[in-house]
Amino acid sequence: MDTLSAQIAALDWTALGRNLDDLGYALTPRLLDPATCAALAASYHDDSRFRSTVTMARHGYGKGEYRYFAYPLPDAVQALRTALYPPLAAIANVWSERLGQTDIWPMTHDVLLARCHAFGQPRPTPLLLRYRAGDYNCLHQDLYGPIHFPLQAVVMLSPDDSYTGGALTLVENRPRMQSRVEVVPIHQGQIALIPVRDKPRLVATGWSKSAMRHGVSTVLSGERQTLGIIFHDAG
Ligand SMILES: O=C(O)CCC(=O)C(=O)O
Ligand SMILES: [Fe+2]
Repeated sequence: MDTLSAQIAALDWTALGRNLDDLGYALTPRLLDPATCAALAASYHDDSRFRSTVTMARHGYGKGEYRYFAYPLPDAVQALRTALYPPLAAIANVWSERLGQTDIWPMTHDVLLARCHAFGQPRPTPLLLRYRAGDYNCLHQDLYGPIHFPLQAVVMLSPDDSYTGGALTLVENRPRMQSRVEVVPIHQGQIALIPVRDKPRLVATGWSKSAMRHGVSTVLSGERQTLGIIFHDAG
């Protein structure tokens, strides 16, 4: 896991931040090898790893299933959450300033978690999602409580040839303008970095606030599995 953390620290975070600004998302190179992806995907069946399972249709969230990990998180998930956080916190603090928000995000993830846990958000939010033919995930925001760190990560676990359809899609609701859509061309082992709710957008008069939502279009064939990493915990 040390190499994964080192690889994350060594990414071109200036370029990733620029992609987040311009496109609303950023995509890393393939950081997880196929064996690591397959092991994470297979852990879906290990009940002892999870605190709860959500059948999306039951809540009107879409169709398909996801499972929230219990603490302690699997090593790879813990390593990703810890290593991705500091560079994302630097971007989040720039976003806070642009949006005139008072949040100052701590530079390490353990401090953010301590803050969540002290304010009634103790439950782990990283999750595994599984979609089969016909499944989809409606546009949503992963807030989980008053403390919501503004960026999150989605890791593609499935090989490209294991499913069709199932595009990770972002919609940006621009104030007094038409909404913009982006489809994230994510492949196995890549990490998509996406906004949780608010994204600053530069307009003629300065920074304005767009509301972002993400979802997944219908999987047409095969099986698609992702790992979602949300940095705040849940109430
Ligand atoms: O499966 C995906 O690509 C998106 C999953 C998702 O909504 C999330 O990780 O928050
Ligand atoms: Fe989500």
